[in-house]
Amino acid sequence: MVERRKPIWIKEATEKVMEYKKRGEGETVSIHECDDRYLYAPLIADHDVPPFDRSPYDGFALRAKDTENASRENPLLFEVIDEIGAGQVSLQKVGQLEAVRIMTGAQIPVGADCVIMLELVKELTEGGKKYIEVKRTLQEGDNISFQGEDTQKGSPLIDKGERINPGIKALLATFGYGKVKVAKKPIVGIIATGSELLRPEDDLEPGKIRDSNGYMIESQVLRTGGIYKKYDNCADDLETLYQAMKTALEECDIVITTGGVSVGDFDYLPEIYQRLGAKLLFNKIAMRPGSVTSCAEINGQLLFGLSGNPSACYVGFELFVKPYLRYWMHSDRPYTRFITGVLKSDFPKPNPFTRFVRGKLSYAGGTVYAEPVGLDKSGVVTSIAWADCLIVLPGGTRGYGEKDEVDLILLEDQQGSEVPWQEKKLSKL
Ligand SMILES: Nc1nc2c(c(=O)[nH]1)N[C@H]1C(S)=C(S)[C@@H](COP(=O)(O)OP(=O)(O)OC[C@H]3O[C@@H](n4cnc5c(N)ncnc54)[C@H](O)[C@@H]3O)O[C@H]1N2
Ligand code: MOO
Ligand SMILES: [Mg+2]
Repeated sequence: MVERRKPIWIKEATEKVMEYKKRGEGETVSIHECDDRYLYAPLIADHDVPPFDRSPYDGFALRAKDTENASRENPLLFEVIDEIGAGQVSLQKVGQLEAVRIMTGAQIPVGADCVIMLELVKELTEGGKKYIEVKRTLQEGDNISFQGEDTQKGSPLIDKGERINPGIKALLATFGYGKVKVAKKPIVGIIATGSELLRPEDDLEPGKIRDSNGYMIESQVLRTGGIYKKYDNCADDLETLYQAMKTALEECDIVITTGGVSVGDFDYLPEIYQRLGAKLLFNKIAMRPGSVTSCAEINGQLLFGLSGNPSACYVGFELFVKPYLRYWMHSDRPYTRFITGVLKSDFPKPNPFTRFVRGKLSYAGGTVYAEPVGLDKSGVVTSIAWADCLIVLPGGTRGYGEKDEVDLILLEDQQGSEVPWQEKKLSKL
C-alpha cells in the first residue's frame, strides 16, 4: 500500500524550516569584491559628511555682510586674494571686501560665509591686482554645503544583514572600508537525481532528458547570494545516492536534491533520510506546484528534497530554501517579497491547494498587473524563464477571473520581506 502523505500548510512548512535557521560566520573581503554580499556589521558614520564646509559651485567665497549694499546700480569691488581648487585649502583669511576664487568641492576659507557663482560676477584686473564686481546681496550660508549636512558622525546608516548595493558600496568607500566584513556565503550542495538525466553536453537518447533543475538551482543559489557545489547527477540507485548525500553533507552547509521525493518505485529520498537518521520535517505541502517538497534535518543541517518537476523545484527553492539562506547571511528580511496586484487574465482552473502560477508583471495607470505565462503544469520548464513573479491563487473550489486581486511574489527582488507569504485563512486540511 502506497504511503498516504498528509499535507501541511505553507505557513507551517516555512516555520518548520526556520526553526533550524542559523547565522553564518563572517569574513573580510576587499571592497572590490563586496557587491551583493551581506553586511556582517552595521555601518555607522564615523565622521561628518561632508567633512568640512565646501563650495557646491565654481565661484568666489566672501563675507555676506560685505554685500549688504551691493546692487545693479551700486556694484561693489572685492579683491581676489587667493585661488583654490578642490583638494586645496586656502591659508588666507577672507576679510572685508575680499574674496577667494574657489572651485566646486573646495573647503570654504576662514572668514568667508557664502559663495557667489562665477557667472554672476565681472572679473577685472587693476594695478596687477584681481577684483570682482558684485551686483547683488548674499546671505550668510548662501551656496555652502555644510559639514555634516549629508550625515553626521555617529548616525546609523545601514543595518547589518543588508545586501550591499552600489549605494552601500559608496558609503563603505566614504567611511574608509578598503576591506569589508561580510557574511560568509553558505555552501549549498546540489544533487540532481534520476536515471533519466543527461548533462547539457550530452546528446538526447530515448527516454532520457537533460538535467535542467540542477543548473536552475545553481542560479537560484547565486541569485540568493550563496555558493553552490554541484555533484554529478545521481542515478536512481539507493546506495549511490546514499553515498552522494553523505559526501555532500560533509562538504556543504545544506544539501538540495531534486527528484526522487515522491512515492514512486525509484523515489529513494524518503528512504535515504531514514538511513541517514535525519528527522523528517515535512514531505507534503498544500501547494501546487511543489506539493512533494520535503525537508529533513540532521545535526542541525538541512536537506531540502525539491521536486523533480522543474516548476515545482523552482517554487520549492523560492519559498523554503531562499529565506533559510538569506537568514544565514544575516538578513532580517529573508523571505521572498510579495505585493498585491491584479490578475490580467482569467484562470478558471480551481485547485484545492494554493497555486503558484508563473507570471509576468506589467504596470498601467498606477496598478500592477500579472499575467500567467506558459503552461501551468509542474513538469513545465519554459514558463520559469518567462516569469518574474509567482501569482498566488489560494486554494478553493473556484477559479480566478481577470481583475481579481492577487498576491504576487517578486522573483527578482533583493530587498526581501520580514514576513513570509502565508495563508490568510487556515481551515482544516
Ligand atoms: N502516485 C503519485 N505520483 C506522483 C505524485 C503523487 O502524489 N502520487 N506526486 C506528483 C507530483 S505532484 C510531483 S511534483 C512529482 C514529484 O516527483 P519527484 O520529486 O519524485 O521527481 P521524479 O519522480 O524524480 O521526477 C519527476 C519529473 O521531473 C523530471 N525531472 C527530474 N529531475 C529533473 C531534472 N534534474 N531536470 C529536469 N527534469 C527533471 C523527471 O524526469 C520527471 O518527469 O511526482 C508526481 N507523481
Ligand atoms: O508537487 Mo507537484 O507539485 O504538483 O509538482
Ligand atoms: Mg518520482
